[in-house]
Amino acid sequence: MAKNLKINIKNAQLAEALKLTREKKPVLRKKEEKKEPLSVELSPTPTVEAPSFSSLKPTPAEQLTKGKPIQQKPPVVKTESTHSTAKPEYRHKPQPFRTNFPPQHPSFRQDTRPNTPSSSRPPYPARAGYPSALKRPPLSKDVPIPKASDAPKKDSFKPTPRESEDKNQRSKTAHEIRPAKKSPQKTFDARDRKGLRDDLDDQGWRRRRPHHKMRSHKKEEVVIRPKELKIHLPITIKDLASEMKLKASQLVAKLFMKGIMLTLNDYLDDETTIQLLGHDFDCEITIDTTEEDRLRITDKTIKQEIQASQTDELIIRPPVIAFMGHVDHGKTSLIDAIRKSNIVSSEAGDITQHIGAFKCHTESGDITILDTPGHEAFSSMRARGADVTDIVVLVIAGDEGIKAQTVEAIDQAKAAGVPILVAINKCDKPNFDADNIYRQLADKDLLTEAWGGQVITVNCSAVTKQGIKEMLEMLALQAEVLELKANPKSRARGTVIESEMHKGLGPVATVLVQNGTLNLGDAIVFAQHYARVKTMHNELKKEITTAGPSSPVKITGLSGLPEAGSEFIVVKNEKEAIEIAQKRSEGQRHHNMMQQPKRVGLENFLDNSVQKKVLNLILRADVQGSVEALKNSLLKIQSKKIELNIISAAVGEISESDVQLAQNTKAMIIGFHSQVESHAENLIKTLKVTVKLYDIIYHAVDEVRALMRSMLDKIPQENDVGSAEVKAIFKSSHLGIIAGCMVTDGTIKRSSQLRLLRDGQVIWKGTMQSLKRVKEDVREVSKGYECGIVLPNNNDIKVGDIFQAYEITYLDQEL
Ligand SMILES: Nc1nc2c(ncn2[C@@H]2O[C@H](COP(=O)(O)OP(=O)(O)OP(=O)(O)O)[C@@H](O)[C@H]2O)c(=O)[nH]1
Repeated sequence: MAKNLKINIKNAQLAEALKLTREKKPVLRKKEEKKEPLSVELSPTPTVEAPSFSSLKPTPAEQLTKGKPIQQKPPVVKTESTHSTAKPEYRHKPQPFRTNFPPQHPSFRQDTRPNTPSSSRPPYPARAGYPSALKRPPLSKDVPIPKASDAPKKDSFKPTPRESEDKNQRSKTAHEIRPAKKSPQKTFDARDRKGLRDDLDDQGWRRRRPHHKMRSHKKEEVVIRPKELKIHLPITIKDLASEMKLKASQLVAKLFMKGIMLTLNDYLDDETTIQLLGHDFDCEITIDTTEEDRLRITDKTIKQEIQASQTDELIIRPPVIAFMGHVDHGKTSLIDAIRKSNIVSSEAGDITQHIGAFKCHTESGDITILDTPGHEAFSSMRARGADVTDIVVLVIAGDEGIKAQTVEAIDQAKAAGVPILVAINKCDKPNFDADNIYRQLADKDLLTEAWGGQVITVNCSAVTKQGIKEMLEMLALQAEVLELKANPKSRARGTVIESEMHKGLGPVATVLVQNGTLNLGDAIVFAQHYARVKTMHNELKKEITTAGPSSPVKITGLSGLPEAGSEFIVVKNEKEAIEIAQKRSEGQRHHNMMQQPKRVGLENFLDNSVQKKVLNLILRADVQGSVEALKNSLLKIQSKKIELNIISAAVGEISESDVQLAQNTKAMIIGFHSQVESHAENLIKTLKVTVKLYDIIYHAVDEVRALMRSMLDKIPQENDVGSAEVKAIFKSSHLGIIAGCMVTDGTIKRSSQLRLLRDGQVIWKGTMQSLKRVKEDVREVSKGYECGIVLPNNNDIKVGDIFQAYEITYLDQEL
């Protein structure tokens, strides 16, 4: 009895102690109490033990889930009898009280957060296997408060670590807790072991993540944009934006608004566009052209340079004369007659294939002659010929009159502002009619002297040499009138007439010196090539060391093949020549990149959607001008169905690498005045590459055109050959349905294609299985005869149906 009393007193003391700790709580969480005074956790009763005991009996919430009615019974605190059954319910072994629970324990930190409303938190953290404290029925007034005597025995009541922790918390205010985190007291835990702890961890707080709002407080950089700018052209949008201290996207957007669609890496080369763009962003952009000026070497034309020379330095130079006119009107023959040499016989197809330039010493004085080809394919070369010439000799065959290329030559001469002298050739011929030529010339606004105009005409014959002397005199007279002068003391300048790849010498160019004197060893800049004149030869293949104005010379020592028509100029030394040539080719590369189509527009897309066939070609010719002429002629072949793709066009013989390239690209090689290298012949046979060699340009063009046509799909055409009407239907166990027909038109052949028509509609098409006359198989049945037609797998034949026999022929498509 005394023992029981002792236990009761001890329990009462324990209950009192618990009550005391509970009583502190209202002080700690005063505000929260106001919100929810009847919160379970605020219960002053020592229901702290309830989770452990209530787990023995289902809570009302659990009853609900089990479909049982909720009994509003207070949790019955059971003692020894329930204790034994309650024990297995613990997932975690009850731990003894730990008063010095480390402050950095996660649960500690969580529960001591001052901002967390305690009313929203369960007083005991929910654990698996434990019914949540919040699920317990709210306490009501009639719920009897368990007495101290109802409390479990001391040995049966062992709070979990969480419970003891909670008690610790509740025994302190928030203010009391915080300093505890800063407590230097440390425990060694897993974070220490893994080296994850830093100073902030020691304080018990996690490092804060940088907040976006924090960033906005960052001080913005002030960008000072230039008001004036000097740039080089071309410039990419990206670079221009960086110079202007702008985002490239801003420039792209601005250009887009102007209707120019470009991307960051696209080049801008238009001065006005760039300046307008600068204006939009309040920036004055000027284009720095110093580098371009340096690369251009000089702004002056050859004529301006001559005019700028001292008068005493100038000398009279020979006129440069171009012979132009229609094919076979006798240009080469006339030139031949002048220099008394026979060029004609060595020319393939008896037409001049490429430009020739030479100096002639005549009784009337020296003249430089450009023998420009007369064929239509060389119009571009002719145009260049007209550009460098002082006088054009327009050769018209007196028996034929003005032809298409004569008109073209007139136009080019007029465009170049070059005076024309008309040589009416073939005056030895019986049907020579000079008056007809005068009339035709008058129609072209060239009024001859004979008709009271200014245009000088000479009736001549290359065969009889009649009128040649007179023609030379007239040319000398004309040159005198023109006062053709040059400064032999200045640096040499002129034009490339022709260039070719020589096997031993490498690139060779025929150049016409127009001003100054070209010396052996001079450093020259062509468009993107340079040279140090290694050798120099005149028209008689004589090696020379200097070439004065109006001298055509062949030079070697070139870095590459300059294009015919490009200008050359002598510079200080080879180093400068190399540098300028390299910079120019860089610029050209940029230019080419800019020329490339940027995007596929809708138009292009629609065009490309129709798949075109492609004929790949590799062109090789003896000289640059011929390559160009051949290329231009081929590219003139127009077709919407097939595309001509010239993979490579160069000077030289057809090499092994050309054959290899042709094989890789499925191309055909065309050689014009070119040969196949001996060791490439075997490869051609092995790789079965098609190589065609031509000496006459229009033969090459015609064959390529024919090849293009042959590549196009043939168009099938149905030609009717006969028809027959079905008069009766027979059934055969062996053949099926036999159509008994009468041939009403033409002939029905066994090999013919058939159409079966019913009421004017084609209901079947194909070849017949057999054609019979009586019981015999026959090849054909003519009009007026009866026949039997058996169709394969088609028994749908009726009396009155019509058979139409036709043959298919395949036609070439037009380009
Ligand atoms: N009867 C006669 N025949 C001439 C005369 N001049 C040229 N021929 C002939 O005309 C043909 C063409 O002469 P070319 O000198 O090759 O004519 P071309 O204008 O140079 O021709 P291309 O080189 O193709 O432009 C040749 O057969 C010449 O013999 C002439 O004055 N009288």
